[in-house]
Amino acid sequence: MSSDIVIEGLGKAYAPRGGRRPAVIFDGLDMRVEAGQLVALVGPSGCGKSTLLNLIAGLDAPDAGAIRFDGRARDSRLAMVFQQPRLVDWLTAEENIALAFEREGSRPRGDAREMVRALLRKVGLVDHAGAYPQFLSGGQRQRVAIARAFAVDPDILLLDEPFSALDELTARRLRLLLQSLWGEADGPRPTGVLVTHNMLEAALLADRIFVLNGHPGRFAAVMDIDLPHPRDPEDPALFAIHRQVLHALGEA
Ligand SMILES: Nc1ncnc2c1ncn2[C@@H]1O[C@H](COP(=O)(O)OP(=O)(O)OP(=O)(O)O)[C@@H](O)[C@H]1O
Repeated sequence: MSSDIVIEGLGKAYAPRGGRRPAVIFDGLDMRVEAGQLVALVGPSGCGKSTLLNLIAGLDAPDAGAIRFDGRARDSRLAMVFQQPRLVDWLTAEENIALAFEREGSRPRGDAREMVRALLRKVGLVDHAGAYPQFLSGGQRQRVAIARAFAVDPDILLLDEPFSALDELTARRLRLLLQSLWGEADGPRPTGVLVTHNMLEAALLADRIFVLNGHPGRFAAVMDIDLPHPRDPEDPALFAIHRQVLHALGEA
């Protein structure tokens, strides 16, 4: 089951550094992500996007407010993809994906080995199943990381600039891969939050774009993207959305 993400009255500040006042990142932020939607979080550098994602992931604790998944505390299956793939060097691509099942409560419903194989097929890495990360390209490593995230059949999928360390052509292919994995989900889709600097990427993938800005961070705009999926990365409508996001940030 995928879950709504509900954030209410979120407060977060970091301790002062070098005699400066505490940095107030959020002060009473509210946000709701509907179950099964993929939303993008965009905004200028330093506005708190990664902080918000880490708070949702439970990697950091809020000072005030609440983050709930479907009204529950945090018993949903959660997966995260980072800018760097964070694979285990001494395990093969296949073993890195299977590692996702090691955690209690993340056992696959069917045959684990067959499921890993199916994921390798979906991400185009069947021929590299036995390869160690050092023998994979950056794009292939990120494919493994994406497969590992989908392996646990997550309720919540958090993506922190997953394509920004890749060359443009590889990034484009992986955006399309993510789009197809989302569209092909066998069961309910995960609820996703994608942090990105790339507004065309946000327009391509997201059902809704949250534009974060200011100190403390507030949503300058929340835009529903009603274009049907799958979308074409060259669709001129995406460029219009890109412009609207810039406009919301006072940049165009
Ligand atoms: N652990 C920390 N301790 C102190 N300050 C922090 C910490 N983590 C982040 N910050 C500060 O909080 C602010 C928000 O950081 P965050 O990384 O969330 O922004 P961001 O929007 O993701 O930025 P970017 O787009 O550049 O990755 C920044 O000013 C940053 O310096």
